Amino acid sequence: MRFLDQVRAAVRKNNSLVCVGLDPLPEKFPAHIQELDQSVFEFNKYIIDATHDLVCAYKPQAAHYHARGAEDQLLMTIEYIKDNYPDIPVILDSKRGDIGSTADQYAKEAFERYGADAVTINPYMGIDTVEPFTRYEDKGTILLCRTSNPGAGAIQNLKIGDQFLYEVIAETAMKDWNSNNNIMLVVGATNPDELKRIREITGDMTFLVPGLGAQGGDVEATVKSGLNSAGEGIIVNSSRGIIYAGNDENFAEAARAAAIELRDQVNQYR
Ligand SMILES: O=c1ccn([C@@H]2O[C@H](COP(=O)(O)O)[C@@H](O)[C@H]2O)c(=O)[nH]1
Repeated sequence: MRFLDQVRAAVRKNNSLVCVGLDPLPEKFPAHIQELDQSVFEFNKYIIDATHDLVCAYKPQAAHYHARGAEDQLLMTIEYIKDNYPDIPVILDSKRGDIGSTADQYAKEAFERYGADAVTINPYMGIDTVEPFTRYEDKGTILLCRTSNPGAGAIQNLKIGDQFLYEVIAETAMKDWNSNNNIMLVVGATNPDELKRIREITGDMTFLVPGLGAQGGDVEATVKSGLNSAGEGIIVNSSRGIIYAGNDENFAEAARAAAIELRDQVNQYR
């Protein structure tokens, strides 16, 4: 099934636009998990088991695995989701971007080595660096457009003629690069005005929207600015706000409660 169809099916099955980010920081794990051999995978397993019926996607962030040599546990995590909850797509957040021959390898890494359903990439180097990803027609390619971090505006809101850079990216992605209809955009929840503008530019395109929870984005403004004409079109990510909602032996229940709260807040404004 194509990534966008997977997302749509999961949104409808679980009545949820929430994506749980799997950003493991072992020092934040409860003590009894820290002691385990494969603590990253074990932690993720608890979080996934506790939230699988509340989400439309999972998003492991690659640096959190690479930084501690835990690539094997990233793979185990993705395989665990696929084996146990095959209806829930996995977005590998690795923000890759390089010349075509290297991008070929990054695409192979994301889609063939890890078996991700979608990957985040940096569009800064142009179409020849994006095509190695979009060539995988059933997979999703999610381009950074207007990111959630405080410094983003200094670059992404630069004027190019009469447009902002993020508007150029959104328009180019939609009009010129999306011939396989598998491109999506990352648009931060911390900037609802830009989110609204990007929605105007791109019609019903799907966005990955990080920035709620730990980064303080406003749920109401995000949902009202981001929804498409079907009342969908946003994959709302929260990582730390959900997976570190508790830090004792009840951490998985705390994550579940946080995911329910976010799902319900989002649905309130749909
Ligand atoms: O613009 C962006 C793009 C990606 N991210 C990633 O999303 C999560 C957010 O984590 P929280 O704990 O919910 O803040 C993290 O993996 C980022 O690398 C982003 O925040 N903003």
